[in-house]
Amino acid sequence: MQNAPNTLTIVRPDDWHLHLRDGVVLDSVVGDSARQFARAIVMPNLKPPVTTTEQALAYRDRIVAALERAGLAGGRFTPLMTLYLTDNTPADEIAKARASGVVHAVKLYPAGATTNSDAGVTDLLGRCRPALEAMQKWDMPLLVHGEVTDKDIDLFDREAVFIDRVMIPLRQAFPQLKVVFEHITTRQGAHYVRDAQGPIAATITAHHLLYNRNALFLGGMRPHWYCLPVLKRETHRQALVEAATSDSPRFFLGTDSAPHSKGLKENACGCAGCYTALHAMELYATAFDAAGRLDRLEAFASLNGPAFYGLPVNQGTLTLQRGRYDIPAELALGDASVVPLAAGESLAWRVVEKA
Ligand SMILES: NC(=O)N[C@@H](CC(=O)O)C(=O)O
Ligand SMILES: [Zn+2]
Ligand SMILES: [Zn+2]
Repeated sequence: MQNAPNTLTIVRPDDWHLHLRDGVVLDSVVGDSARQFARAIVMPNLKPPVTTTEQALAYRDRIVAALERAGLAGGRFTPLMTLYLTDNTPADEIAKARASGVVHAVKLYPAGATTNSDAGVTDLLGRCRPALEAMQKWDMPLLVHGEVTDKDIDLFDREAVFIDRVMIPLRQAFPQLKVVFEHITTRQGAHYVRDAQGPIAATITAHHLLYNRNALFLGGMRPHWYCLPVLKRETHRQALVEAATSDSPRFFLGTDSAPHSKGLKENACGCAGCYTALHAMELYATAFDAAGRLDRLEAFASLNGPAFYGLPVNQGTLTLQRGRYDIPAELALGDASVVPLAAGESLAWRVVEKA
């Protein structure tokens, strides 16, 4: 890494948690990720969800076709596919997924926890043992949306409670299973991942590094800052920054960029998800710079993820330059539009030569 005060060149980064959606929306968003990242773990929460290797291969073909239409073909961007775990995922589906060379992980959505999670798991250790055993055997990571769905648990406590009720028993039962605690939002999540034994890692979004829950209510309700797990208080944001910029290899970049149309966000019951693919590296660089730890961005964005997944580090580089980046007010999203996170504001860093 060359680290001059106003320029930063890092190994080309990857996004280890991304929602690309499908159809016309996929066409609108795929270029934003491909211009910065070499690879992305593509989330399977489509309608209907991607539950089989066959569906994952077909979805991958649609992503590659969309890249071609965007003039971004030629292996510049590789989608790493995932399967959506259900109560009925058979063990041989995991073997098939591993043999495909295309599916790199399986995603746990507790039923009802987040967008398109209705088909998710109702009882992980009761119903999913055969699949979990196969994942442990085939070295297939389990990616976890770590929130309990119990209506009696305060929304802001759902991640912390998940650690005790689900994460710890899961990892005791399957100590060799690779687990990624996705989009962690709390001090408890960061400290659990930092201190736990065995193969565990976590992704952290740019918005959870940059904002606390005040952003949701600044002068009124701000639906474009609403995602799940929801933004937490400042002490949690600080713990996430400390984890992301630490020398632990267990923390890496996952944008959780999750586009929803403007109309579905600015709504009496607005959807959860922030669109950050457009300006992901600008957001992360701004967060790392604010912490005085730009020197840690390359490990977080480009080295720790491949090491955990057992994949090679990318060949190319990405250069960021200090300079004002104005975030557009809105972007086309299929037949509708999407409002990117922090629309209309500006950031302190910009990516040079995205194409
Ligand atoms: N993060 C979100 O708020 N939303 C994601 C789902 C998820 O990652 O939980 C989505 O698909 O919209
Ligand atoms: Zn999630
Ligand atoms: Zn997500």
